[in-house]
Amino acid sequence: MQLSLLDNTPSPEVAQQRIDALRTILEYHNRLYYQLDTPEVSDAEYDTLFRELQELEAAFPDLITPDSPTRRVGSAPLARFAAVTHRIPMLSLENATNETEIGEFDQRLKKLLGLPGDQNVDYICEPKMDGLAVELIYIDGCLTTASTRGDGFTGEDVTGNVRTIRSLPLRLTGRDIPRLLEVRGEVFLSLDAFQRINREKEENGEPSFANPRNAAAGSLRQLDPRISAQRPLSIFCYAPGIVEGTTFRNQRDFFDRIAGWGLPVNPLVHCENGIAGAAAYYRQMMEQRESLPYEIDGTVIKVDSFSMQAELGEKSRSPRWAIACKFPPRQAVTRLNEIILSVGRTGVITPVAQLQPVEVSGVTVSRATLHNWDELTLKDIRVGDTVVVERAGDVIPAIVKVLPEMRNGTEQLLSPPTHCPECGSEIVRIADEVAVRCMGLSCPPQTRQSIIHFVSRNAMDIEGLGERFVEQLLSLGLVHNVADIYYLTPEDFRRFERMGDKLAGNLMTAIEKSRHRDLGRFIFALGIRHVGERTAKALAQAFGSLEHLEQATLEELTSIRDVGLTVAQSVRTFFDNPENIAVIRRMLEAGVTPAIERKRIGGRFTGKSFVFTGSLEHFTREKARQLVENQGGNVIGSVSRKTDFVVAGEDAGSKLTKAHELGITVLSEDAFLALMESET
Ligand SMILES: NC(=O)c1ccc[n+]([C@@H]2O[C@H](COP(=O)([O-])OP(=O)(O)OC[C@H]3O[C@@H](n4cnc5c(N)ncnc54)[C@H](O)[C@@H]3O)[C@@H](O)[C@H]2O)c1
Ligand SMILES: [Zn+2]
Repeated sequence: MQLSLLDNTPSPEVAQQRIDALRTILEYHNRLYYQLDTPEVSDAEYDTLFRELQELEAAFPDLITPDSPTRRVGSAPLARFAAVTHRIPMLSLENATNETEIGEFDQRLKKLLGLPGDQNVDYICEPKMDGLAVELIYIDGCLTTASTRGDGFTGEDVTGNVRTIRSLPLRLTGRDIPRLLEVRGEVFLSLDAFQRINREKEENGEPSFANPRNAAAGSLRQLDPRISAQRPLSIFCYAPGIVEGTTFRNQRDFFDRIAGWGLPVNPLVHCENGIAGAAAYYRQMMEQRESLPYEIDGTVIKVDSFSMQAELGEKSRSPRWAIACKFPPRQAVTRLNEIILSVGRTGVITPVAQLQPVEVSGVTVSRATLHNWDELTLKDIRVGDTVVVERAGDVIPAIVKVLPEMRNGTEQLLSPPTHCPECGSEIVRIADEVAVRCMGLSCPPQTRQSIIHFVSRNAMDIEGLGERFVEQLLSLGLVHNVADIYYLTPEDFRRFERMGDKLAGNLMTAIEKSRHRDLGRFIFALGIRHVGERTAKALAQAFGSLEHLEQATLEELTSIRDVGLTVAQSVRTFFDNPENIAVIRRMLEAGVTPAIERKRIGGRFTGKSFVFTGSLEHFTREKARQLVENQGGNVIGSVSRKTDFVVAGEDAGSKLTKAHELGITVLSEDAFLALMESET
C-alpha cells in the first residue's frame, strides 16, 4: 500500500497506522543495512518508504516522535566493538533527487541567511562516495582512533582495521600540523576489488555483497583486522570534526591543508560560485559516473564558508548547509527467459538469469547473477517473470525484485538441482554455506577451470597455454588434471589443429620454465579454497616447504598472519584428500620443484629457519618475522629436525618440548634480540 498525499489525505488514525508500519519496516531495514551489512531491499525501495514517512510526518506534525527514523542517523553500534563517542555528532545528509530540489536547497538557505534570492553562494561540490563514514582522530599528527558513524553519537572502534588502509597515513607530514585533528571521510572499495571479493565469496559458497557499500562496510567492520587487510579499502576525507591548534577558513582551505598533510582528498572536488554551477556539476558527474573506478551514488553540495555553515546549523538528522544530490537508480524492467546453472572451479553451482536484453543506463544487460539458491527462493523468482534489474556497481547486474502483478500463470518455479548439470554427480549443500556444490571429482567444468587457474599468470604462469588450448587438451583427453601438464610431449601438441613446430616448442618451453616457480605461486595455483595469492605467500613464507605445509596442524596454520580458522580448515581438507596428494606427487615426480622465495639473499641467516612459540613480550610476531627475514632467514610454523632455532616466550608448550627432544637451539627473547643485533 502506498498513500499519495496529493490524492487524498488520510485521517489521523489511518496516518498513525501507516506511520507505525513504516517506522517498523524502516527500523528493520536499518538494522540489516547498517548493523549486518546485508540489505534485503534496494536503496531506491528504501528511499521510497523513507520519503513516504517524511511526507506523512510533514502532513501530521503531531505524530512526529524524536525516535522516528526520519530524525535519527544510522543504527546503534554493534556491542562486539568497543564504543567511541563522537564529540560532534556525525550526521546524515538531506537528499535531493533532481535539479528542482537542488534549487530549493539554495533558496532555503539564502532565506535563512537573509541573502537576496539572486546572490551566488560559493558551493563545494563533491562526489558522494558510496561507502561508509568514519571519523579519524590524529593527535600530534598520529592516527590514534578510528570509528564508524554508528547512530551518529556513538560509533564502533575500528582503529586496527582502518590502519590497514594503505592510502591513509598513520602519521601526518608537512607543516603546521594541529595538536588535535578529527577528520571525517568515506571508506570505500574500488569496483575491481568489489567484484573480486564477490567472485571469491561465491566460489567459497558464502553470500556475496549486494553492492560496493555493503562490501566496504562488511570489510571494515571485522573483528579481525587481518580480514580488513586483505580487502583493498580506500578512503577520501571530506569534513573536519574538532580541531585544536589551527582553524580552517572554509571547506576549500580544509581540503588544501589536509591534502598537504598527506590525507587522501578526492581530486574531483570542485568549487562552484552559485547553484547553477553546482547543478551542472551534478549532471556532469552523472555522466562521468560510469567511467569512475569506484561507485558514487550522487554528489554532495556544501556551503563553502564555515561561518555560514555555523550560522545555518543542523537539524536532528542533517546539517542545513549541505545536501546529497542522489542519482536515479540504474534500473530497468525486463523478462527473465531462463535460468541456467554455472559450475565454478570449486564446484559451486550458481544460478544465472538469462534476460530479455534491456538497456540500463547505457549498458545492454542480458544476464543477471542470482548469487545462490536462497536468493531465488527469498525473492520468489520464477522463469518467465517480469523482473526489475539494477546495476549496483557490478558488471553483472542483480535482480532487485519480481513484479508478481505481471504474472500470467505460466511462470515456472525452479527447484534446486539434485545433480550436477555437467557431470551428473550428486550435489550437496555444505552446512554454514549458502551454496550448493558438485562434489564430482572429475566434473568437467571444475577440472577445466582449475587447470585454467593453475596455468594463469599469477599462478604457474605458463605463457601461451590459454583457455583455448586447455579446452583442446581436455577434449583430446591429453590432460585430466594439472599434473598431466608436466607429462605432455611435443607430439601431443602437434595433434592440435593448426599447431606448428614453433608454437609447440614454445609451449613446451613455457611448461618447462614453470617447473621452478616459487612455493607461494605453487600453493596459490593448487586452487585451495579460501587461499588467495596473499595467503598462499604467507603460507609459503611460514612453512618454507610443501612437506611442512602438508603436515601443518590447524594450530600451526592459525598462528600465521593472514590465516584464520576457515582458511586453516580448508588447507587441511585439501591435503587430507588423497587425490590431491596423488596429483601433487605426480607433479613432483615430473620434476616440479616449487622453490622458496627468500626476501634477501645473502643475509647472515640465509637458509636458517626459526620457530617462535609461546607469548612474546618484547616484540610482536610480525616484528620478529621482519627481523629474521631482513637477514635472509625464514620463519616457519612447526618444529622439525630441519629447524635451526626455536625462540620460546612465556608459556611455550609442545613446540618447546619437541625442540628439546630434537636438540635444537632454544633462545629466549633476549637471546634472540642479541643474536639479531650482533655483528657476526
Ligand atoms: N537498502 C536498505 O535496506 C537501506 C537501509 C538503510 C539505508 N539505506 C540507504 O542509505 C541511505 C541513508 O544512509 P545515510 O544516512 O548514510 O545517508 P546518505 O548516504 O544518504 O548520506 C550521508 C552520508 O554520505 C556519505 N558521504 C559520501 N561522500 C560524502 C561527501 N563527499 N561529503 C559528505 N558525506 C559524504 C557520508 O557517509 C554521510 O554519512 C539512504 O539513501 C538509503 O538508500 C538503505
Ligand atoms: Zn559436476
